[in-house]
Amino acid sequence: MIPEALWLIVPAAGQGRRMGGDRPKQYLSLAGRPVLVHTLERLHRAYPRASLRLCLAPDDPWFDPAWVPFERWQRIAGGSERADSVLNALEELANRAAADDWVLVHDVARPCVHPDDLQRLLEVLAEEPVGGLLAMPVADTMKRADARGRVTATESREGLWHALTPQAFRYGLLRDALHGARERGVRVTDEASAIEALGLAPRLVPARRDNLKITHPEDLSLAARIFAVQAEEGKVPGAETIP
Ligand SMILES: Nc1ccn([C@@H]2O[C@H](COP(=O)(O)OP(=O)(O)OP(=O)(O)O)[C@@H](O)[C@H]2O)c(=O)n1
Ligand SMILES: C[C@](O)(CO)[C@H](O)COP(=O)(O)O
Repeated sequence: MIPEALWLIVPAAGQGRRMGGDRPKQYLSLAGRPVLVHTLERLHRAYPRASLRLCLAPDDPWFDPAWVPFERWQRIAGGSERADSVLNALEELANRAAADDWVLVHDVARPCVHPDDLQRLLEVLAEEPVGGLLAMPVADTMKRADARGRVTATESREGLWHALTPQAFRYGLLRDALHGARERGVRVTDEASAIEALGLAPRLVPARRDNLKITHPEDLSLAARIFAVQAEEGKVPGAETIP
């Protein structure tokens, strides 16, 4: 069930340094359209009445507002780190969101997120006071390395999960958590880490393995393959039906 008040935050103010393209990766072409367009469309299909806050670099010359399918949305100035971009969006909501409203944060760089996962995340969280995130158990042997790339240890993978997005928390809790992390100078790479720093335990919601974060050059063609497989499975429109 989709809650009445659902705020979506999409951090899209990154530079895509590891991708190394001629523009930030959210504007690179994937199956004929910018990555950002795919991501926003998947979110809109799952949560059509949500209100979107889209974090963009203040000097972003590539963005086109016509790409946003949401009726209610606002552009937010991104910050220097992902957490700063998200916190800027939370600040903008200060006089609009209630402390108990759900806020769902999803990287623009994850356009392959499946509709089933978007649905299940909210179903599971309906029973959860703290909130949680899509995640998948680590499936490989984990090595620790030194600065020269030599193995120093094999780590247990017992209980290790990959953190994905969306991550969803109540507005008041998430805002306090990210503020707290900033005040203490703690660098957090996702929302859950900030919540954990308060001594709380976010719920891990097992996700499909195809929620790739486009990060490196080869990820674009991988994402195109994932789209094709998902379209064959159904529930996701095929490239030929995309306008
Ligand atoms: N100051 C920042 C940095 C990142 N992001 C967003 O956070 C998400 C995850 O970040 P990442 O994959 O690291 O993207 P980039 O920062 O663009 O990539 P890189 O680290 O390679 O530069 C992306 O959707 C990115 O646009 C953001 O909104 N504001
Ligand atoms: C939030 C995130 O997608 C969880 O895996 C990820 O941490 C964001 O990427 P970054 O490279 O840490 O900015």
